[in-house]
Amino acid sequence: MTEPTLSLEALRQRIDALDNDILRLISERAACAQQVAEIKAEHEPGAVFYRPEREAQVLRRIMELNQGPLDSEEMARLFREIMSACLALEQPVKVAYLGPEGTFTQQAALKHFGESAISLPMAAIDEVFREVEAGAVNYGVVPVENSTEGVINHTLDSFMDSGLRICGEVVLRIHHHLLVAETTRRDKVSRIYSHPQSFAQCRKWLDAHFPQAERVPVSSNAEAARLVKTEWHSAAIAGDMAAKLYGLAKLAEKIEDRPDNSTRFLIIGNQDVPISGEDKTSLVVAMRNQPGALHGLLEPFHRHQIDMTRLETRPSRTGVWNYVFFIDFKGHREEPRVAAMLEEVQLRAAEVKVLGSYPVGVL
Ligand SMILES: C=C(O[C@@H]1C=C(C(=O)O)C=C[C@H]1O)C(=O)O
Repeated sequence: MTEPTLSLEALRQRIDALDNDILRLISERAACAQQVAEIKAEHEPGAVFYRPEREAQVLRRIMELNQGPLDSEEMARLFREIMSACLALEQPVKVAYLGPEGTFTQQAALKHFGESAISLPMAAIDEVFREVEAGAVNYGVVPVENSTEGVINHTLDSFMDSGLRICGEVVLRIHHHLLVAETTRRDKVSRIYSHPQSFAQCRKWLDAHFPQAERVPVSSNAEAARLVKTEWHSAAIAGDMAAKLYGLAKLAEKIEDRPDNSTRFLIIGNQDVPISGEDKTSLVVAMRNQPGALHGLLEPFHRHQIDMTRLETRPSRTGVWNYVFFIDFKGHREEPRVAAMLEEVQLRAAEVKVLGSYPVGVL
């Protein structure tokens, strides 16, 4: 009986000693980050302390070095928080996101910037753009596409009128839950609130399990969660953040029809992000309405062997051009092969706007 107790005691002592080391090392790291900030401030007044490409490199390196037993993503999340705290020491990053509080966009913002960032909810996507343009916040986070439901047109359209750049992307696995107030019984649920996108993502599950319940679309999942807090006959479809924020119980977990359901969010700001080593570029291209225009646009991508990851068409709202294409591809605008391709595309298009080159989402 004494043996295990002794070794348990010994292990706890070892953990305490390790914690001392971790504490010392994190403090040393934070002091280094502070010095980096001092050097930046000295060399360029008004400098941006946050460096997306450097953060991506730090996280990728940690994931490569990690040998377990924690898995690499878990380890990167811990380092994400260490970096976030180090950065906040100098200047907490202020981030506007498509609110209200408790939405997946807030979850994406905190996943990308860490919990030390200050996140501010905005009522609409164009308000997020405006807040960043006005300089009231450093960055904005907006959803751009969902793997089940497709592109979010509001976000693409906002880029057409904006001079902001894309500084990063973050992909979030979207898990929806059926949430109720603590006293609500399953057989009493006659109404379900959610955002139309979430209804669409859970349609089959709802048809199978709650065919009779009235489905009421609202402006966000978080709003749905807020409503059911006081309605004993209603349920909401929303994510973990909203469940926690409103203290709701889960009647059913992960009810999305597709297990790989995920949403991609963009980080928007005023920065041109240098090469991180694994980057993506987003463009808006306006073409004249003439035969072979689309082929002419795509051909240089093919010839320079550039991997296009997305192509969206949007109606042009200016009337001058007939098509506007949103294109994402792998590579950074400063890589010679990409620069050569862009030059050729520029010759063929009516207008090309590079929305940004940025690190491929790490977490
Ligand atoms: C320390 C720096 O500044 C910030 C803090 C970082 C960190 O804690 O590792 C990384 C990038 C920047 O967001 C830096 O540029 O190296």
